[in-house]
Amino acid sequence: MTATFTVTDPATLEAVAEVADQGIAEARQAVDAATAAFPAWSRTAPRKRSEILHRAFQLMLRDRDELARLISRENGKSLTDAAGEVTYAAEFFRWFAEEAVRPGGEYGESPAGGARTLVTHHPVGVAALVTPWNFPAAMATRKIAPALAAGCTAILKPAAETPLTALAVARLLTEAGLPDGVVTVVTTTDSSGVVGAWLNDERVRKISFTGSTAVGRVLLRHAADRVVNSSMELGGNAPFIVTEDADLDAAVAGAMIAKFRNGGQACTAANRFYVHAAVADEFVARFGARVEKLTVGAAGDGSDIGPLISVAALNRVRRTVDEAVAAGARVSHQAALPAAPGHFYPPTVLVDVPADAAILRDEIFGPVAPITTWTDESALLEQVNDTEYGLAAYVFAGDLARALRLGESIEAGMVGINRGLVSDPSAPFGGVKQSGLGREGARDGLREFQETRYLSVDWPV
Ligand SMILES: NC(=O)C1=CN([C@@H]2O[C@H](COP(=O)(O)OP(=O)(O)OC[C@H]3O[C@@H](n4cnc5c(N)ncnc54)[C@H](OP(=O)(O)O)[C@@H]3O)[C@@H](O)[C@H]2O)C=CC1
Ligand SMILES: O=C(O)CCCC(=O)O
Repeated sequence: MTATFTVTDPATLEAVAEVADQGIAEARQAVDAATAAFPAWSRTAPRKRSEILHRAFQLMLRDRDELARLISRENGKSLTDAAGEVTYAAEFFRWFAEEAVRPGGEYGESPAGGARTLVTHHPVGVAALVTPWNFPAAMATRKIAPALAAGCTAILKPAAETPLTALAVARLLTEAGLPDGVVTVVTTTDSSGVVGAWLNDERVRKISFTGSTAVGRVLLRHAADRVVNSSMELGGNAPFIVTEDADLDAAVAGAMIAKFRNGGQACTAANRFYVHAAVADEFVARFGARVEKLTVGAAGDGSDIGPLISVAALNRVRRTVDEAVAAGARVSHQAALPAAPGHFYPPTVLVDVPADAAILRDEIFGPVAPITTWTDESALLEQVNDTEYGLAAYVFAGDLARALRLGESIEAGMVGINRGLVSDPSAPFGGVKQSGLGREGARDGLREFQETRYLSVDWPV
């Protein structure tokens, strides 16, 4: 009998489905299928690849409500967040449908004369994609779409918490006309066994991973053995800065999105708030009032905020807040908790957070907003940049020139200026420092799945 594992709704703790628990044999079969499909897919005309991606975009939107319910069931996020994620996820299919027909290339003349250079971009080959549970649709399409646009075939391992959405996306791709073997999803509880088998397999030429920095380091070490082309979207510790001349209504609205999108379970989530001392009380009062009104519960109840993904995540967030409070922080505002069995943590605002508190260093991955104050801009920037992470940051300032200067001084791959959302399929999503390598989305996302080659052509003068 085939082994299975249970997918559980983190809001109700009910079993949602049993899914095949695949192992190393199935991981190899997926590579067999991707390898067999590669020659034909990589030679398929860009226009045809583009049309399949475009159909996948339309099919995702057709099934938006059903997919949103599925995401909410296995991940717990609110239906509003889930529906937003489906639209966001579908947009990667549309964006890369449009990029597929623009593979680019250059024709140059050698400065010394005597040679012409023809630069072209080729699919890197079979691509292993490893995705997390927090955006089970968007993280899958953000990798699958550029891989297919580039002409790669793909093998995808979703997180064990949320395999159902990835399977649904794969079914839509089949309906859109994707040939057999071009994308195979492997569901497993043995992530290190399956991904390890892929990294050991000489037919696999690419690894694209989204998840924690700790696992990213492990995969990079493993990828080094065969020098596998690697893209890594890893953890973050996003600062959210408010200056004394900021529009506070806009700052509060931005903070609600940057902190509570997906219940705070996003690598881009605002992790630490730096509010100018002159406006801190007002900001905390307005922000706190909004936070207290957030409804927490199962998606089916129409709640704003769902549960954390697991009991381990709940315990980690509880511990992080308890340690901050023990170090001197104070809970200024908190939403109510539902009387329900799920892994719920109440949206919480912490003030008087000491500058050296661990909560300002570690990724919270939950609905907790620690707020500190500042007065001196250079000391602020020192604190903000004193982290191994460099993914996202947010700046709210009235003076745009100052906002831009601050934005460029922050060591982060993405900075939201007077807005609490940086994610956009047309922008190069990714981090600096230990937040990752490479970019997803934009033209850059396509390049991650291509290898640049050139022909140097003798050109007698
Ligand atoms: N930057 C980001 O986008 C994300 C960051 N995180 C951060 O990481 C923390 C932990 O979350 P978590 O889900 O455990 O993130 P992980 O990094 O552990 O998981 C991400 C993906 O990697 C897989 N994975 C885990 N371990 C290995 C391994 N040794 N070899 C190969 N694949 C592996 C997981 O599969 P499986 O779960 O089935 O083992 C999942 O598919 C969060 O609290 C958050 O701080 C988490 C998710 C996304
Ligand atoms: O947290 C993540 O892993 C992905 C970030 C979501 C986004 O693209 O906005």
